[in-house]
Amino acid sequence: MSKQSIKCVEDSLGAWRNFIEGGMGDATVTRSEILESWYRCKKLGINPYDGKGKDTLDHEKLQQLINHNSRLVEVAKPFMHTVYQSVKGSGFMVVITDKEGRILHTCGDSGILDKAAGTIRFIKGTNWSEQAVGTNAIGTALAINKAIQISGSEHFCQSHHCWTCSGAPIHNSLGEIIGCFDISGPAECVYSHTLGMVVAAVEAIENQLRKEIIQEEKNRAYELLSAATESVTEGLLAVDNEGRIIHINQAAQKMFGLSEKIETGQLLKSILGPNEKFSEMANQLLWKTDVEIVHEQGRDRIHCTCSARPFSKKDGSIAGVVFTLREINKVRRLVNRMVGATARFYCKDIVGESKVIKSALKLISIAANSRSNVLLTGESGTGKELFAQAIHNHSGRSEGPFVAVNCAALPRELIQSELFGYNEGAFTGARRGGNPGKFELANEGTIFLDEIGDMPIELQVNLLRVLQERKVTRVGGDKEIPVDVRIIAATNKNLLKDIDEGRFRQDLFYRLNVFSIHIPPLREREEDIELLTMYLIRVFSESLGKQIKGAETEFLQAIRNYSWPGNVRELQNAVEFAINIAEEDYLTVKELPRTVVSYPRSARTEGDVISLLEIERIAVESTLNQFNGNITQTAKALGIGRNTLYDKLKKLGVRV
Ligand SMILES: Nc1ncnc2c1ncn2[C@@H]1O[C@H](COP(=O)(O)OP(=O)(O)OP(=O)(O)O)[C@@H](O)[C@H]1O
Repeated sequence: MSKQSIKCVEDSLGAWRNFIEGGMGDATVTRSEILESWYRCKKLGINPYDGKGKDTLDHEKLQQLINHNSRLVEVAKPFMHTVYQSVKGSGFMVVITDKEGRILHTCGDSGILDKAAGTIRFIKGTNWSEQAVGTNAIGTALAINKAIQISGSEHFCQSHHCWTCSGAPIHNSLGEIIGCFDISGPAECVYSHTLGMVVAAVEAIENQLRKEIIQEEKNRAYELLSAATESVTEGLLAVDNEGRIIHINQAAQKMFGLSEKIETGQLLKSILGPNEKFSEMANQLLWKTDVEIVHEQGRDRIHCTCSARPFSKKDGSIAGVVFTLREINKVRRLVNRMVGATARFYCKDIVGESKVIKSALKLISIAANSRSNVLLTGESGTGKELFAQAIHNHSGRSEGPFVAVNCAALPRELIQSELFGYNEGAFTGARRGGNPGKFELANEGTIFLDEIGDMPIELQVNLLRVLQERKVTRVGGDKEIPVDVRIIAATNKNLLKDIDEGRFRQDLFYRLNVFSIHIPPLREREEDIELLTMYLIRVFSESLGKQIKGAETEFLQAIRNYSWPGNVRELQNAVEFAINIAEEDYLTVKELPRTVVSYPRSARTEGDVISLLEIERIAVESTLNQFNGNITQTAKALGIGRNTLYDKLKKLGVRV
């Protein structure tokens, strides 16, 4: 130590002594921060001859305090160790405290740690505030909210005079004190750069804390954003100015038929395809409101309105665009559903791997894209309405209504007014204000005329006129109302024969038969039977709240062997029946309706002894017996309508 340094130490000690013994501070020798602190200590009644830490927490309380300050401790620890590495071996120790000055963590050479513990109880859990132990770098830095170095006799308590310490308060992002960082060592090793190290370490800790908080805020904001974007039914999609996805909610994913989770950063066009209109729009980065877009996704077609709102960077340049997508189909479907005019089936709902079904499916797509009338032919229950719905849903009219009319079910005298509507006063009982007919209701959509072969011949001419002129005149009215309707008709009859026999107009037939699709009966596509059965087991098991996993071999064998006069509807009813009464996980032959098991196809084919008509008679009779003559239940079990059943009873000569 130089002579000058020794002189300073002596002066400083003299000043301390004068203050402690005489109560007078000397501002020419003692720094103002120190003097002010001494005055505070005196006022607090601190004993200058003590200085031993007395207020120490027990292990449990200390642990609680560390937990409470865990973020500070975890962030500070690596910095404490880095600082310690540069003072290692020189008798220094590094300490952090909480905002009150209570020591949370220490690191240092074991010799100095022991000395600190043994002489003044400078250990974890001890309170090192000014109030507890007088002027010191920790307590005073916290008291004046400023970094400070305190050496030798600047300490208020004599037992600290052999120490030099440098402390700086640590702040949170709001500027509030949350702790103190301190380096303490022997009094003879006073270096001004030690305080510099402390200040740098505190700055690094504060930066790290800020970063963590910013990251947490970002995470929280992202979670909030996700929750908000997932809580809306609209599709939301944000892309950056390179067309890369920043965010996409589930509704948008669903609209685009994307089943896998989309990672952010992917190029939108790599997901939707480069020629996709929507990708093009995304690249324009312009404000848009309610632009109608049509997106083709495999067999599905999404029709929606899209609004685009660009967002900017700080410098005002466009950072990206947020899109809001509303499915038009959904909105219009909702309205149509309210009036009972929706088609729920798509191509994907048509089960079947047989050649005939596959080629019928191809025809559906062609028919969907054409404006021509369609005639669907096939036995009852083969799926004509299902096909009609799929054609509608895959056509450009999918957002419009799908109105189904069963011509066989309408009373003859009402057909005219049901189809074409009526004006007020058209007949007794006519509604005030009149009523639109099915053609008007199907405007901009599709009308499905089921069982067209049952349309009375005298009314066929009216229908023909509508098909030719695309206008209807309500019963009791004289105004022609234009209608834009696509017609899909269906029949299970041989219309050519009906034409020959004068029951169906030839000109109407040719108008309807522009595009004809024949749906073969189930017995002609045996490979579909098992597939349909397994599909129906899944569907009914779920809708009836059962846990049926499949069917036993014998069950499937019986199903394959039966001729299914009622086609898919009959199969559907048989499976529903079986699932209803099933008690085990797998359907057994016991659960099949009696008709299916009693009249296998072999009975029909053996030497052609039993005719199809006979089989039909047996099936009808035995089902009638099974349901005690109840027509509704029998028709349901056979998979045919009540009217068809009445026709059959008449034809087969069966009495109820
Ligand atoms: N390939 C198939 N895949 C799935 N379900 C089918 C299939 N074919 C028919 N169905 C179902 O069978 C039932 C009968 O079909 P649909 O009502 O379309 O027959 P239809 O030929 O119009 O009958 P009808 O001539 O008696 O009016 C419906 O519930 C339908 O969903």
